[in-house]
Amino acid sequence: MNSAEPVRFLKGHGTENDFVIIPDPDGTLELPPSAVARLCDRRAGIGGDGLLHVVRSAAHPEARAMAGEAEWFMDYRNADGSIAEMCGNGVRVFARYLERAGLAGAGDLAVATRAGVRRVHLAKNGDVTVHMGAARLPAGADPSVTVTVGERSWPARNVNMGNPHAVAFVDDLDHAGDLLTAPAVAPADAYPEGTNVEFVVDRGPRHVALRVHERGAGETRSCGTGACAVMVAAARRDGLDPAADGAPATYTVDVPGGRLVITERADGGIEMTGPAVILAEGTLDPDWFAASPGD
Ligand SMILES: N[C@@H](CCC[C@H](N)C(=O)O)C(=O)O
Repeated sequence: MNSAEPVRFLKGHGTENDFVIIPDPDGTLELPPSAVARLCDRRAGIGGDGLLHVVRSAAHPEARAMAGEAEWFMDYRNADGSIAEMCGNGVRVFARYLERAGLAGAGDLAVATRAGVRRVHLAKNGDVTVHMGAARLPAGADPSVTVTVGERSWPARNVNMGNPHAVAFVDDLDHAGDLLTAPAVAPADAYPEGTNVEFVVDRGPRHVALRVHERGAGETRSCGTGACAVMVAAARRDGLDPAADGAPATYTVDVPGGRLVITERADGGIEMTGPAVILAEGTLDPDWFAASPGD
């Protein structure tokens, strides 16, 4: 890591999917994977499921083309330092940070992500709604992949929310085991970049609960893109397809860290609503920050 100036950080979460936030408007910080992993380390670092690198779109090569639509780019990194295309809880927390820092007015704003520009609404009650775009079902509507944990296997649906997901409906969330290692997903070529895996049970009509194993982070207390993928998989399983039906569908998705409400609109667009909290801010010790090995 390189920095002559003290490096600021914040800590935030959305339904307990927690993030280290590093404001870097001009994109001058070097954040190699080893530095991200060190910052996200829960014992030796700040701790988080991922890192939100806050950069002006105009200052980041991956976001420059979106600068006219969205001033700020969410350069999202997983806890292991890998790059992800999108983070649904992260983008809500990112918007909360912009509002708190006075970098965006209250109400509506746009955030550039690797999956495209996402529009966000900050409500007065603390909830944040993000327009997630439409889901892609690469293999059509039928379960097309298999998820295995130990002796148990389930048919699962491949749902892409900008990032990849395998959604398996199970009888009991405990059947996912301790999730200390990634569940096996077959065929492997369904996910050339790896995948997030969601295990889902029903809680009631249009109400489900999930556990998730995140690519690059392990089991987390919530995953926003995962909850959207689950909503779409549940709707299709229930015979609902808003774009074909011409009527929206709303599901409540319980995650270990809280609750998300997700609507698939008649135009196929998905809206996710949930809390987004900033809980701390500070300055990194310059020696600690400088000592991070480069990649
Ligand atoms: N927790 C996020 C998803 C973060 C990225 C994911 N681990 C991946 O690698 O795709 C969310 O809230 O969507």
